[in-house]
Amino acid sequence: MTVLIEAVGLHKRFADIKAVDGISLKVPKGEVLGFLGPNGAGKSTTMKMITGFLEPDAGKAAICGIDVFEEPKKAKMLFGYVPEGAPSYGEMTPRTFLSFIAEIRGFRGAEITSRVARSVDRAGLEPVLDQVIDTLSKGYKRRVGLAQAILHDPPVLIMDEPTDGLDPNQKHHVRQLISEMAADKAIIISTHILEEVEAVCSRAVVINKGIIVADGTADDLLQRMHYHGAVSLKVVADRADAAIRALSGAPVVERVETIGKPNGHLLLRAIPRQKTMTAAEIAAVLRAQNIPVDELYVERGRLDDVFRQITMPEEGDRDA
Ligand SMILES: Nc1ncnc2c1ncn2[C@@H]1O[C@H](COP(=O)(O)OP(=O)(O)OP(=O)(O)O)[C@@H](O)[C@H]1O
Repeated sequence: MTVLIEAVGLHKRFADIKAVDGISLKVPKGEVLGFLGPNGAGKSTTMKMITGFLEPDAGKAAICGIDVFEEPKKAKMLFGYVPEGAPSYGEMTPRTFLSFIAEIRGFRGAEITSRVARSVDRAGLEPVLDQVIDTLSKGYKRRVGLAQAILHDPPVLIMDEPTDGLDPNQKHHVRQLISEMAADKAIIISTHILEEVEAVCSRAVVINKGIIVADGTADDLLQRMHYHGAVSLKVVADRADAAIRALSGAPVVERVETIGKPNGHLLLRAIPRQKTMTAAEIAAVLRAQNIPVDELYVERGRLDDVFRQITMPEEGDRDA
């Protein structure tokens, strides 16, 4: 495993606010890490420290083994950073801005033209290439930020909400681009969009109040839901008591919850004693009692609920 991004014990305080309170992580080549957390959790502050744009109170960060504070110039050649919001130099056009960035990154002559052309193509910027950046839509401004980050084809990409402000087609396009680039890079994206985590991230790290509160694949996180693997079913109301009795007596079922009463029916959820309970087992229990079932499905859980459960445990139903 080649670790391309490493943060060790990052801390940052702004007056009384502990924005980041001891974050360590390693991201190997080939991984797209989704950085999640509620507003103010410390995501942007962490990313700014990993990229050397903000000095930590304690801790260090390295890109491809190069310390971002000890050797900032060398480290900056090795990553692309999409910061929050719009790019600076808003009075330039994407063409002049990207040429300028290419020059800063040390490219010359025809190399500048070809680098700019390639990143313009990948970020889908052709329609606005000669329009002043300040006058672009939010989505196109994000794309300019993305184009400058990938211009030098760095092994590491750090993107702060890269799809913020994009329409659904643009979001899809950027996610596809991230997935295409993923194999030979280490990528961190911060996002509030949980479907994005499932779509592009091989790992998700959730932070809250400056510390890491969960770290795993999207599936790992889903398994933290207390009803992950539960079986939900719909029975006619006049057989509901019989269904609840039959299910409560089944050895695979820990308990049965009533989750709704849509017209003439009862929606039940059977919570498994062990994660291995199957829909077939539940169907068999009811069939043995001749109780007809209208719908029956295994709950996977929603990442939104997991997120709330992890970051607002007092509100959710935490058991993980
Ligand atoms: N320059 C600053 N001066 C003072 N406080 C700051 C500064 N930058 C960040 N903070 C505070 O640090 C905390 C973490 O902010 P940060 O921007 O890292 O959160 P975030 O997780 O990126 O939030 P969001 O999802 O809203 O972008 C917040 O309470 C924020 O108000």
